[in-house]
Amino acid sequence: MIVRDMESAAAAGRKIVSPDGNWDSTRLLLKDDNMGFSFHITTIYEGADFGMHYQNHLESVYCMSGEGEVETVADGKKYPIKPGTIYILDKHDKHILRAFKEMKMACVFNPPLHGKEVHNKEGAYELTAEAVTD
Ligand SMILES: CC(=O)NCC[C@H](N)C(=O)O
Ligand SMILES: [Fe+3]
Repeated sequence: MIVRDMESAAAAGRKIVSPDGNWDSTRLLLKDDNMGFSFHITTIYEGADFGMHYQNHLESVYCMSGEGEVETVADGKKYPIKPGTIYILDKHDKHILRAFKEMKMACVFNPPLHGKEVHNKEGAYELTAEAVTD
């Protein structure tokens, strides 16, 4: 069994701060844990308004705190996000995420991230990336 905590994970280099200033993500469970998915606790900063399009991954995002909305670009539909909301990008949906208040999210990715990924110019994560070492 593996047991980790946010504080030591961040200190061990598992906390990635997005260069675009919108979020940070503590990558608690990654590809090299061989679980078949990765699990991250992500903070979306208040005022963030940015697009993503995970062409290479499936992601589910569960909101634990804060308030915002997610918009699917294909149809312009907006979905409110509050604690208890999960949004599931089952069609690799191109989406825009807005944080009206800072949001804490639990994110699961399949396939699992290696560790250091940040979005490329299409808002996706590459399938190969640098791992984080504990
Ligand atoms: C909620 C979201 O998509 N934020 C971008 C970061 C990503 N979820 C991650 O955990 O790396
Ligand atoms: Fe996302």
